[in-house]
Amino acid sequence: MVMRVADEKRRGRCDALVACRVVVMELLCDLYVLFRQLQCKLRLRIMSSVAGVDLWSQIIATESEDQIQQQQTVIVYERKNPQNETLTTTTTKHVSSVQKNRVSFAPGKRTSWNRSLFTRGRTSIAVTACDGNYYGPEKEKRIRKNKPPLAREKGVPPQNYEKERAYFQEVDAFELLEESPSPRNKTWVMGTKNCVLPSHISTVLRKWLRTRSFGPSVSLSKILETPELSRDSVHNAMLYPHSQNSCSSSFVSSIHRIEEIETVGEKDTEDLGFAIHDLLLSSQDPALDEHWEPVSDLLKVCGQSSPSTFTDVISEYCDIQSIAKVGEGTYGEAFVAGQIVCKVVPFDGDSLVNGEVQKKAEELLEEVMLSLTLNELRGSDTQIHNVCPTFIKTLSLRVCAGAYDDAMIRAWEEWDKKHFSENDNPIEFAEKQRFVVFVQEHGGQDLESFVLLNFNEACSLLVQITMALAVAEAAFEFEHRDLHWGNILLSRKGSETLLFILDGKKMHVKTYGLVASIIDFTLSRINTGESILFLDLSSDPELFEGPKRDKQSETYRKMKQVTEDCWEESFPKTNVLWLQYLVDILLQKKNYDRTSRDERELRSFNKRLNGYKSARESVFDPFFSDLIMASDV
Ligand SMILES: Nc1ncnc2c1ncn2[C@@H]1O[C@H](COP(=O)(O)OP(=O)(O)OP(=O)(O)O)[C@@H](O)[C@H]1O
Repeated sequence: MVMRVADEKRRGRCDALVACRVVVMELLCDLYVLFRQLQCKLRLRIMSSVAGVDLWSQIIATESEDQIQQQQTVIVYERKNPQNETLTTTTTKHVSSVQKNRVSFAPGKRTSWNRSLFTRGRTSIAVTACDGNYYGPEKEKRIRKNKPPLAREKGVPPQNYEKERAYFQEVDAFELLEESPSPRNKTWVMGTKNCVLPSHISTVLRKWLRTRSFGPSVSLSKILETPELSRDSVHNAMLYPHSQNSCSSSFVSSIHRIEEIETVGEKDTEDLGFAIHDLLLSSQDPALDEHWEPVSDLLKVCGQSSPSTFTDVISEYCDIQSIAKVGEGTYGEAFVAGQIVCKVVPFDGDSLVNGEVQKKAEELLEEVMLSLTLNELRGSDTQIHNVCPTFIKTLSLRVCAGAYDDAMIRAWEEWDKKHFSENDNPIEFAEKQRFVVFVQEHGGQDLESFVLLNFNEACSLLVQITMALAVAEAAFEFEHRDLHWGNILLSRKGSETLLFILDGKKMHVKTYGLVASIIDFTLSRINTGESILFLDLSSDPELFEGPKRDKQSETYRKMKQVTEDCWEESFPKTNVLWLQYLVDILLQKKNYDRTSRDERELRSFNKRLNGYKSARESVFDPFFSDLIMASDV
């Protein structure tokens, strides 16, 4: 009996001890959690002061937003130089392919620094959350710029240790970044990295179709290029299974419906609109989000269900035997076909082109969207307050597949004999190679090789480029960011003046018989109204390493200073930098009839440009007072 009592007492003491130990352990656990949270907060505060944003609040806010909306919005914390270290805390299925930085180590024929944007990564932001909800640029800016409200009632540490573990992993990840060498400037950024989704593409498509289908003189079959669909579909079906997906087939059936309407002579715009609406609905099918195929979107925007052949495309504009090469870029080969120019850019292939990794379909899709957006400045129903004729007009866009035509190879080789091409002979392309063909108006000769006659022509060139940049700034926060003398084309045409509309104000600009066109939007930044398209130049340090005192390389370096290497934001000053570059070129690199007084005028204009923050401001400089004649709309 005594032993049993003693036993029970001992067991009781043991139980009490175990209970005590459990309580102590729990307390220690809680204390540890609190300690890690404090540590976490402290680090985030330090980082916030560097980044200029309240990261802790943003984590809390993101968490609460996640709980409420269950959205898959992506938060990315990264260094401005992502080729070294990029930490993505959350990712979605679409982000990676657009964000890839591709570096070519293969020796290529092209070695000049200024043409070697090797590590590309055009980034599309503020496009849409992955659930299909659209975040416009306004919202995107708000997320990035403003501190989210501090989450209230969040003081008590959550008991969910899994969540805690996630926080600590995040903190530990920051620790890594914090301990890496400090960036010189403010190079920490936080932004939502979203993905280009069909809803976005369909809006572009909607605009594109609208301008094409309701244009004054274009017949419907021409607009939608229906013969192409049937002609190519059989031939290419084997090579391009994507073109047979549900989206494409519904696109084709919608096109057929439009064809039917035309055939029976019912040119009722309501029916037409209805058919196009069907077409757009099919492209907004949420099921597509999961299997997003940039190639099929490219095809869609180009009005095709499958790729064409070069022969088909070029024969639309001229006898293919008469084709001639007119110029070349790092990726593009430009051919003149009759009255127009076809810029041919390979994509998605495994082989290197001119020593470079080929562009991806999504990159081409963005370049296509940039071109289409700038087309709107030629006076579409959406852009009546800002109009200009200076950005090269894109007449059509086509996806092609297969080898170069023999006539194109011949044209390429003839040009090579005269100009010593820096590019590889396109005969080397694989049979399955894909291309995008930008069918553009012929812009003439580039400024580098064009012979200017007199000071009036130089002034006209300056005023046209300044006006164009100002109009595009006003309409789309556009910055060209690469306006060297190879990207300005010139031709002599009859018109004495050109009409520009800037912020609703009509302006007639004197041409002195010269018409300028701006090409090559590879480095450009634009806000299309739905997304901000830009190229993250921080991933291409080589671009800023050009020779000292070279005007072009100095301009890239000045742009870097202005942007602080943050290329997604709007910095219209970069346009002013390129205007200053142009003035320098006109003073130092071009010969034409001019007096010393003309040169003084140019130099003082250049000085005044220092004080302007945008091309829009520069337009009102006294240098242009005799060149621009304003009138009310
Ligand atoms: N619409 C056009 N009209 C006349 N010539 C053109 C046209 N488009 C392009 N070219 C010629 O082709 C050349 C290459 O074009 P572009 O600069 O657009 O190609 P790219 O491959 O994008 O160049 P980059 O190397 O800068 O990436 C131009 O310098 C110009 O000589």
